Amino acid sequence: MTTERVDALVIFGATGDLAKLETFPALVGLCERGVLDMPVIGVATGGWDLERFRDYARASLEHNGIPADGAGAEKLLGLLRYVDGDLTQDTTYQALDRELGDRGRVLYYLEVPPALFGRIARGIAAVGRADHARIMVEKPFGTDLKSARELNATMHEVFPEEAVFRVDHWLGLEQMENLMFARFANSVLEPLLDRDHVRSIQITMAEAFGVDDRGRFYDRTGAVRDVLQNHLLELLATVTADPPDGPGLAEWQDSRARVITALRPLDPADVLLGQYDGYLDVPGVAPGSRTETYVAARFHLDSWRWAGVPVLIRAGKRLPVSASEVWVTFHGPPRDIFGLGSSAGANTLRVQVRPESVLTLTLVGKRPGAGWQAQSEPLSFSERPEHDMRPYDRLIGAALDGQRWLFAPQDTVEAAWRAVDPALAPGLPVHTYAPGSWGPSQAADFPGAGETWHDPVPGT
Ligand SMILES: NC(=O)C1=CN([C@@H]2O[C@H](COP(=O)(O)OP(=O)(O)OC[C@H]3O[C@@H](n4cnc5c(N)ncnc54)[C@H](OP(=O)(O)O)[C@@H]3O)[C@@H](O)[C@H]2O)C=CC1
Ligand SMILES: O=C1O[C@H](COP(=O)(O)O)[C@@H](O)[C@H](O)[C@H]1O
Repeated sequence: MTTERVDALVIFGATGDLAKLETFPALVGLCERGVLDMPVIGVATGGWDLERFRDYARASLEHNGIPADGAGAEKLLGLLRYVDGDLTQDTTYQALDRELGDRGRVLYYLEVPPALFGRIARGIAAVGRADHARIMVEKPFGTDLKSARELNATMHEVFPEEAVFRVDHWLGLEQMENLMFARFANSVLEPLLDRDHVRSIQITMAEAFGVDDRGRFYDRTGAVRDVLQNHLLELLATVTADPPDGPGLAEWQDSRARVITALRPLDPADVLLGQYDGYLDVPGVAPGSRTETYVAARFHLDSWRWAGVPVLIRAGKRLPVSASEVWVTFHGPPRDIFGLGSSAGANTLRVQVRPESVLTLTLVGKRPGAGWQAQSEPLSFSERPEHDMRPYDRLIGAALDGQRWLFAPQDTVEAAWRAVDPALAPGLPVHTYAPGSWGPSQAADFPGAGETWHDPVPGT
């Protein structure tokens, strides 16, 4: 697969929720930066024509606070094309083939229910439009290890691995780039990130909102599949992966894959599941559903660099705040020569990735005056982006250019499922928790001896 630019972008499911919330605004960003200058063909089944599709795109931009008469928006609206048809029917691919005309290097973006992925791949191949193409696939990629392997096999019947771009939009976040950048642009952080210096790693993804209008989707998904298997393991990889070898970032995808492959499959005893009180009343949720809206898990990394370092990850809806962060706690000094005991406080590295991009290293100094008393002070780098790029702007732009390092390869996706599959075992208890709390009461003891949860505070 070359990094040659494509000459058409086809969006399957272009009239859906993801297109409205994320795709059209991202495409405007790409137009404004002069990256998008090829036809953008939407495909859906609603009986629409091009004008109705343009109106939908216009409404999406306005919904996202982007004026539809700006230069980027006008350019995008001019590039739009539309093919109406059911993706289970051959005639839809024939109509797409006609619309593509002599354009031969296509990026296909699948924003449709995953059950359609295989049918779409075969439909594209049947009209001879798979060669020299790339295909972007939305998460969730499979629902467990077995289904992910089957899906990979289906995709590979038509597209080679290097043509498949599996999306995890957190990999497109400015905050994730900042974290990777800070690790490798400073010389003082990287040597500290290993088992000799780090006592434990915690990751918290807290969301104050609930499942709201996504009940049908979420009830079949749950927190493990929705965010633990993808966003949170990629965040863990961004903190723990070895620096990329070779020039540039091409090897960064492989570095992340190695660390995710090193994750030991979860022991069900190291998993705590919860469901917020009131979840069962959300429209679309099955009566008596046991789907988890909270998960806490203790991972172990079987790698030389990280052997023996406990990794705690938790995620939940209807928690007290919306904030996500990594908390790295370092070992104390080998000798307590000032007699500080536990009052010294540990050195920590805290990386907030939601809502702000903040890195904070905590140092311990001496409290002024007689005797030896410790005082902890934060050293912070807080990124306040003036020209923040939307994650999908970054991701679609990378796929248009054939840059793969922002995407998840097959081995990473399968390794992530292998690690979390035991948390999906039927019969694990699901404990109720009060909305606005930090999860089920059992969560307090979950970290184990000498460890407590570090609750994120948004924007600090
Ligand atoms: N919504 C979000 O924020 C996120 C979504 N995703 C993933 O993106 C994908 C799409 O999600 P979302 O946009 O929410 O889903 P929606 O249900 O809102 O949209 C689905 C789209 O697929 C089209 N479609 C469905 N079946 C067919 C068919 N047989 N033939 C032609 N078109 C069809 C629909 O067209 P029509 O309406 O005309 O039938 C619609 O455009 C899913 O895999 C989801 O998991 C991932 C991250 C976030
Ligand atoms: O993919 C998803 O991610 C969001 C969190 O992403 P963010 O960019 O809003 O931080 C999560 O709320 C959602 O449940 C999940 O499907």
